[in-house]
Amino acid sequence: MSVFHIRRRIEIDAGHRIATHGSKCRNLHGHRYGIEAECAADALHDGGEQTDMALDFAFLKDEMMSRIDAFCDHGLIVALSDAALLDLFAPNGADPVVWRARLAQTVARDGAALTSDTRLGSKIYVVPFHPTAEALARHWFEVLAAPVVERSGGAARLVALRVWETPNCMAEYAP
Ligand SMILES: Nc1nc2c(c(=O)[nH]1)N=C([C@H](O)[C@H](O)COP(=O)(O)OP(=O)(O)OP(=O)(O)O)CN2
Repeated sequence: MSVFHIRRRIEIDAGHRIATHGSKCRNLHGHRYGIEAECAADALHDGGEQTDMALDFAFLKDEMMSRIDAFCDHGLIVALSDAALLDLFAPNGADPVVWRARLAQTVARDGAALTSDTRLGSKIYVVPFHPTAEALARHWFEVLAAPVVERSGGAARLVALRVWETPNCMAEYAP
């Protein structure tokens, strides 16, 4: 059990739907997501610019902004399997099946696909899962885990990622 724990929260606005949901979450809707990363360290830096820190909060914010906010804020988070929704965004003149197949290749390679090359120029972030709070927490954990180790020079590790869909609903991924 590590003795030092730090937490950093960001908020983003994004749309989604849960196509498999039995009720209202099947509808396209938006959230102001709260996203909290918790990092732990056994010891603090004993020199350099992070002296007596586990990981500079500013470094953690940089990573969350460049790897989560930049990809998802003011975008639509769409499941790759949600073909009906994706097809609404296929660029004019493109074959939706071919367009989706290209997105699937990017998702398979990178874990997700960001594009604004869509019918309305809208930003979409395509993921290989239904964008529930739990699955997003796991995804963003996987996105942030290595950068946390790198930016802390190995001193800290990501131990939990929490996602608030509403002020009252939170999911945590803490493997
Ligand atoms: N375990 C999960 N359950 C639900 C999820 C989820 O991601 N994980 N998502 C939804 C919906 O997307 C919805 O946004 C939240 O549902 P709900 O609690 O019904 O929304 P409210 O508007 O009633 O929330 P309040 O905080 O009470 O305003 C559903 N379930």
